[in-house]
Amino acid sequence: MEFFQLRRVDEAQSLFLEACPKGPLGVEELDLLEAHGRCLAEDVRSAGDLPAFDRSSVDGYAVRAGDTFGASEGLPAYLRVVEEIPMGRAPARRLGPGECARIATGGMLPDGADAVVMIEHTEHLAADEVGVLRAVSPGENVMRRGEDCPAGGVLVPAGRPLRAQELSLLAHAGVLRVRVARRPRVAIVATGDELVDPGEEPGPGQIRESNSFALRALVAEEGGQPVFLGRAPDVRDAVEAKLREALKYDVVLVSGGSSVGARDMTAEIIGGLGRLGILVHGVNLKPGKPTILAVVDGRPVVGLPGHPVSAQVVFALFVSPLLRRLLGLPPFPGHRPAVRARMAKNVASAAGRVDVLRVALEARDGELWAEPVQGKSGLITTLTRADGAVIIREEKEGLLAGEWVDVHPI
Ligand SMILES: Nc1nc2c(c(=O)[nH]1)N[C@H]1C(S)=C(S)[C@@H](COP(=O)(O)OP(=O)(O)OC[C@H]3O[C@@H](n4cnc5c(N)ncnc54)[C@H](O)[C@@H]3O)O[C@H]1N2
Ligand code: MOO
Repeated sequence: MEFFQLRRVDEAQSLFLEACPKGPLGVEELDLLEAHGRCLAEDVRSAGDLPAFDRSSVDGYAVRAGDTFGASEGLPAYLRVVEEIPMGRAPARRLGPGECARIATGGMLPDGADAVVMIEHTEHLAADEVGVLRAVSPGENVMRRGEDCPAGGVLVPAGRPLRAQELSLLAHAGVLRVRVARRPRVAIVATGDELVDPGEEPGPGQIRESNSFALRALVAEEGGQPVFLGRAPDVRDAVEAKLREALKYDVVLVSGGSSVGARDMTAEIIGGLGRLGILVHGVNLKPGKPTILAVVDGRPVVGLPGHPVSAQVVFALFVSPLLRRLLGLPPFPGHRPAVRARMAKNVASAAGRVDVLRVALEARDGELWAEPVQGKSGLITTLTRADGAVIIREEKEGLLAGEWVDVHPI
């Protein structure tokens, strides 16, 4: 007997995301280093050309490239050295025909020069004369004015997370304050009569509450701000009170009580909290079948199954895309890095259902192999022993040993 109307994973994802807020929830302005890892709320453009002047990319002689054409070891081009350009200063004069200037890496090219000959490709003849042993073409060994980014060009586009490289580019362009998407505040509630705080000694039939630890870490990894509101026993009023408090935040995650047992009242309570309510209860997914996806008065609410593995899989498939979108990122980036590996064993799966298989990676004979880590979704070591997850799509009835798969790091 089926208790839920099970939705396809992709159908559930789009039903849910369509009903959720579409973009960043607000903007804040931060100092550049505080904004590390955050997503830009708007394009940042360059006030000036970067670099602001033609710069040498080597130590050597700034030349007019045409003066070196045909130069070789046997027939050097002889040029007059008219100055040594000091670092951090402008050249004193323009280069005329047959002239060159000694220049260091990063130095400013004089007007008239369009290339630099590396010092190794010259011979010193006198204080004011050099022989060029190899021709250079126009632009060779030069970082042209505006080549990194022209004035008015986009340095970093909206929605791009600020990594080390973006921070250095923005600092280089003199941009020291940036407007970034506000981090969504994510309330986490754990339900269950059997739960005790991890610092307590569980009595018979009790277990330590641990899902809130995984969820807090996962929210933070995705750029959200986790707020744990504590545990609620399986008592209607207690769960409802916690959820009402949770609805003051941007997103609500509630773990446990999503299934069909007598005490699994989460869905009923969420359904009664406000407008729209439950969009999905039950997904054709293993683990994670009894997932609840809801929007209550504009606030996304996700009911995650209590089993730890299921909760973390449901987070990856439904909560991560939501948080990404609330930060201005694409919910399903095409380029999330996956590792290619070969299945070490056959694995069966039911057609019509998405299976998320935990795997451990092992290098063997120069190839990467994915060893399934199987076990019930209440067994947390099936996650701690795994390096990644393989998604077996609805149309597949399993994977064959030796088959190449994408392993998503976890
Ligand atoms: N008759 C059926 N029983 C179950 C079905 C079903 O379709 N028919 N689905 C199973 C599946 S699949 C899952 S997954 C679980 C989901 O259960 P709930 O979401 O209702 O969660 P609970 O019953 O509250 O807990 C399940 C399990 O997880 C432990 N748990 C709960 N919260 C935490 C926490 N914060 N930290 C650590 N562990 C937690 C809890 O003690 C239970 O062992 O239902 C199946 N049953
Ligand atoms: O769908 Mo449940 O999440 O397998 O244990």
